[in-house]
Amino acid sequence: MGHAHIGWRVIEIVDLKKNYRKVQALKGISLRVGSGELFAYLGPNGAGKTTTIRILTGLTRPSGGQAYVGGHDVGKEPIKAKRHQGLVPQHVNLDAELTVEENLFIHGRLHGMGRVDIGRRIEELLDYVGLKEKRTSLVKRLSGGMKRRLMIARALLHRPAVLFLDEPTVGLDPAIRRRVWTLIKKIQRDGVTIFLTTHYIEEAEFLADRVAFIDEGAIVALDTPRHLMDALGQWAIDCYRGNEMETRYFTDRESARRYAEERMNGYTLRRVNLEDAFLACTGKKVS
Ligand SMILES: Nc1ncnc2c1ncn2[C@@H]1O[C@H](COP(=O)(O)OP(=O)(O)OP(=O)(O)O)[C@@H](O)[C@H]1O
Repeated sequence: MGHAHIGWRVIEIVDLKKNYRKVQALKGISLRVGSGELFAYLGPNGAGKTTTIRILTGLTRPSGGQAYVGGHDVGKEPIKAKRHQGLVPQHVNLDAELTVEENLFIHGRLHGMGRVDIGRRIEELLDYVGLKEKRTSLVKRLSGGMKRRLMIARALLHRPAVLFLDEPTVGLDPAIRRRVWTLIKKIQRDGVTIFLTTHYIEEAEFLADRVAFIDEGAIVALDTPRHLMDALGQWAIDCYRGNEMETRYFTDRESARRYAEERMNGYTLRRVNLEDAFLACTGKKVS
């Protein structure tokens, strides 16, 4: 699809802080995202995910630290930083009374694109996100999944190198969610760097090259999903000790089974997942 190349550190955050009166929403966050990477920011409600995206996309100012997108300081060079980015916000903010193509057209004009270029791009993107037949439908007539896909198409219209997705599948049912995941993977394969927030474990596990666990405004772990899970083991046994559920981790299935069989109560043998890793880091579940 032809995207601007902007080097290795597509996103860089250094000691980023944000206070809302007495609430410390971000307590000094640092991270880097490389070109072409799909980076997930996983944490419970109120962890500071949206605040981070709002700073990176120029919607709010940090109280301290720096944030760069495409090598541009988002506070000092907001226009240059924004040129290379697309945003899909958490809540639907399409024009409900306008058609699918009108929504896209307006976005293109706001980004200074020419009419012919916008027309070509709308054609390309409606095909890309599977909304070709809905071109002239009013947005208010679309399903939740279609609105999500339209918001993604809109965010890609001006050919950004970086795409920010804030909880891209929140509220969608599981089958529709998978369809959006497939689209997100396709966008990454086409060379777009993706920064995504989620509180769905499977979403981060399935999509992310690397994931940061965020809790109470701080990053508590940052690595590939595989490494985060392998730090615990490959297999987990859940069993009850009195009324408390206890989980033990093992590197091989045989020792897990041996341990379980010595316990006479029921047990569940399963694969370690990212929820286990999050729980081990924070002492709490993501959702
Ligand atoms: N405009 C605001 N004014 C005051 N406090 C805010 C504001 N925006 C966010 N906060 C607070 O900052 C903290 C982080 O919020 P943020 O929305 O970034 O979390 P989140 O991880 O995105 O959660 P969610 O999934 O619920 O959006 C929360 O305690 C929230 O209540």
